[in-house]
Amino acid sequence: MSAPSTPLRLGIAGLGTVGIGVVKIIQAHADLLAARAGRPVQITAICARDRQRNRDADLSGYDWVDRATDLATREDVDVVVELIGGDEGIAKDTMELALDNGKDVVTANKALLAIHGQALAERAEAAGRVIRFEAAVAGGIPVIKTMTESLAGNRIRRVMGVMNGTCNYILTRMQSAGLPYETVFEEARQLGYLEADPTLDVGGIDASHKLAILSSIAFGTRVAFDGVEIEGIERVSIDDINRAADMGYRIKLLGVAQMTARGLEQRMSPCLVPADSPLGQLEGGTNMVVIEGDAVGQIVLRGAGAGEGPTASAVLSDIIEIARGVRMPVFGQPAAGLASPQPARTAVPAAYYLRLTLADKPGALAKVATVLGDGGISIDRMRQYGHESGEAPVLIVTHKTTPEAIEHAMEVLPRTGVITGEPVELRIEEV
Ligand SMILES: NC(=O)C1=CN([C@@H]2O[C@H](COP(=O)(O)OP(=O)(O)OC[C@H]3O[C@@H](n4cnc5c(N)ncnc54)[C@H](OP(=O)(O)O)[C@@H]3O)[C@@H](O)[C@H]2O)C=CC1
Ligand SMILES: N[C@@H](CCO)C(=O)O
Repeated sequence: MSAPSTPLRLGIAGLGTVGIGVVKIIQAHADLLAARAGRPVQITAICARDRQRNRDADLSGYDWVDRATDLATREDVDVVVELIGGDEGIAKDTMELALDNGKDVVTANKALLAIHGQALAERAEAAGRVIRFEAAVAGGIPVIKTMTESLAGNRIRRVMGVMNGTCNYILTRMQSAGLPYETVFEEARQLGYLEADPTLDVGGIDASHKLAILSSIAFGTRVAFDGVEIEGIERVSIDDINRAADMGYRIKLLGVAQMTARGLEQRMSPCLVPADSPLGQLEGGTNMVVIEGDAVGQIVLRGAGAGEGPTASAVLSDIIEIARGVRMPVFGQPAAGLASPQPARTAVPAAYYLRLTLADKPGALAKVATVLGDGGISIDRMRQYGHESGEAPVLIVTHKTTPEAIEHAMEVLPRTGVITGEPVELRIEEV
């Protein structure tokens, strides 16, 4: 370990939203950081794509390098802070080279860790280096440290949450303004909320990267992004948002991971949650992570999941941890000992919300009830809406049933001849 007065020297790769946020905090809080870390934290060298770009920060005191990988080989860099992004290419190359050259790494790159986390962790641990990534999941919310440190004494039963602010913004804005998905998606684009590839957000992929990382820490397993059942928010209609609200629910893009006797269930999908629950009340771009441990019970963490300040705040927590000499395995236990999880399709029973458009003729509802009854699905609540056409919108909330039974019912219902359009089914998650 370095002598207390030896500065911790950083090479920062990427000077976009997060990178510049990190520079600003280091400049604004130099004394505070030194006091807390027990040593000065200094930026030695920086890198981005375009040297000429105006970045709203004084960067004159730092060496500029044209290739991010050059940060990884410099003698005067102790920690490479990777804030470029992407699951391949320069971010991965820079991180690997940094580890091989004896540097620790701090990153916010959830995509890279979700896909190459195991290999990177093994590489880091073999080299005696650390990779810290508090900012990679839920931005400013300290969920990684909460799970690896504060809840280390618990067997984790379930971890879930809203981990993509853009989707939560779209869903809550659809509800508050009564606007359709397409209109709010366009608004989000104008506001700059969407990733360069928007399917990462609305397709549930970004949130699934985060869920896969949390699962690994929670259950002591290798990161298994491939095992996440993913459904995005593209098929959520304003109709469903309004109808669900009538029944006392909100629709959220919810990630849930739990270890079952059959294996590791990881799902990311639009779900209904009670409107008065903490998750139901989550508005706008905010994130929430709910962790359930056998000793602690339920922990709810809420805060900004993105943005310059919140994400840089999380990056700084990692930098200070390294400056203090705190070192731990990447995913909370040595990577070589992480189990390969058996991926399991969701089988945990739940109540379901069904929306059907019925032909308004005698016996139509009875046919629907028969299909559900034959499939062992019991109706808890039902509502038929007033209508003038020959089609009647009907909502059904079921008692708890299996995803398999619902899937089967969704296949059979259109064959009754009394349904128009596609029936909609959404899981109601207990929170
Ligand atoms: N923004 C957020 O709120 C959050 C972001 N993250 C993660 O943080 C990371 C950074 O995100 P963010 O700051 O938003 O991204 P930005 O797109 O704002 O910034 C990316 C930076 O990387 C630089 N860059 C791109 N390609 C290269 C290259 N080949 N060589 C060197 N530099 C390069 C860009 O340079 P130039 O500026 O010259 O174009 C830019 O400075 C990502 O992994 C992201 O997923 C995590 C949580 C929240
Ligand atoms: N696109 C992400 C950024 C933060 O990871 C979100 O909307 O939450």
